[in-house]
Amino acid sequence: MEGITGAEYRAVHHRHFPGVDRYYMPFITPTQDRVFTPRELRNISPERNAGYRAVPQLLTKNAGDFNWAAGELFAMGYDEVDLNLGCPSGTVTAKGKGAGMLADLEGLDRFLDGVFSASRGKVSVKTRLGLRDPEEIFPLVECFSRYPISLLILHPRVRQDFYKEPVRPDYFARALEVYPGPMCYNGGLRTPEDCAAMQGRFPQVRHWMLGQGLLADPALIRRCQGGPALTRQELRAFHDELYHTYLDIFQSQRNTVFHMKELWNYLSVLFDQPEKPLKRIRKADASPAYESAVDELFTHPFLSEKGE
Ligand SMILES: Cc1cc2nc3c(=O)[nH]c(=O)nc-3n(C[C@H](O)[C@H](O)[C@H](O)COP(=O)(O)O)c2cc1C
Repeated sequence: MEGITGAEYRAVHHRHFPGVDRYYMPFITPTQDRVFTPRELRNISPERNAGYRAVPQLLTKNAGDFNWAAGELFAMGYDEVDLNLGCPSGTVTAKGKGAGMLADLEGLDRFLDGVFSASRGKVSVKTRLGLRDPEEIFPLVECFSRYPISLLILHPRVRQDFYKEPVRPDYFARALEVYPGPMCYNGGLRTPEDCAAMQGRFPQVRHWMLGQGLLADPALIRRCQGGPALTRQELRAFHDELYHTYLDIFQSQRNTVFHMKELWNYLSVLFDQPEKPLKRIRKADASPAYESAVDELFTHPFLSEKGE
């Protein structure tokens, strides 16, 4: 997820909470310059992604740019590259990229033809149901069916739903009936109960992608597998290692605190009455203020501990 689940997050998460079988990276946008930026290189370098399976994701509407970047990534040793057809952001869709590509079926078909006729490795696709109308998924699935997509990850919302409107699992069910290849479900899985309910509904689906639910509870997969709930001590250890890793890499308290704030937007739901210290975290712009606010938050009980 853009801005949050970079290489540092993935490595620290994997060390503390093993169980993710593939981390999909935040998208990178290849350009005609045919170079990765230093920031992109930090995210994709194989050394920083060692010890777990990572899948780089590309956001582009140009098949030549996709093929160049995918070729470089396969040469680095990645065995799968993902295509982003889901990003709903206005600046992305206005350029006809991300979910914007779903608006032009013929253009998408030409793009996929250009990608799959040249591809030297597995290409997966992350998509939404369409731009405005969920019925758009049916012609889209027909188009996807013509290509050897290694995994079709379907987030059952349209672009206009952004991340706000409810997910539409009924449309996932209908797409599953007609799409012949492997599919992955993504969207709104926040608790072990959510995961169990969807797995019960779609027993034939073998791939499940977690997003915001895993950010809010880094131990969600362990819990889905019947393991114990996250403890405050575990969260503290995870937090502290991530925070110190960022300080080392960025050599900037401000940048580190900025990154940690993004994560607290999700993690704060674990605590009882997080509002006051959370406000202090959001105001902090250097380590002393940030650390003191985090210490305060960790004196609050976990919501899960309250009822016990
Ligand atoms: C802040 C943010 C950044 C995201 N960045 C990406 C991204 O880079 N690539 C991608 O495929 N999806 C991205 N997503 C979408 C998520 O991967 C996921 O599809 C979406 O949040 C729905 O699933 P969830 O309910 O499990 O989070 C992002 C979502 C958010 C909220």
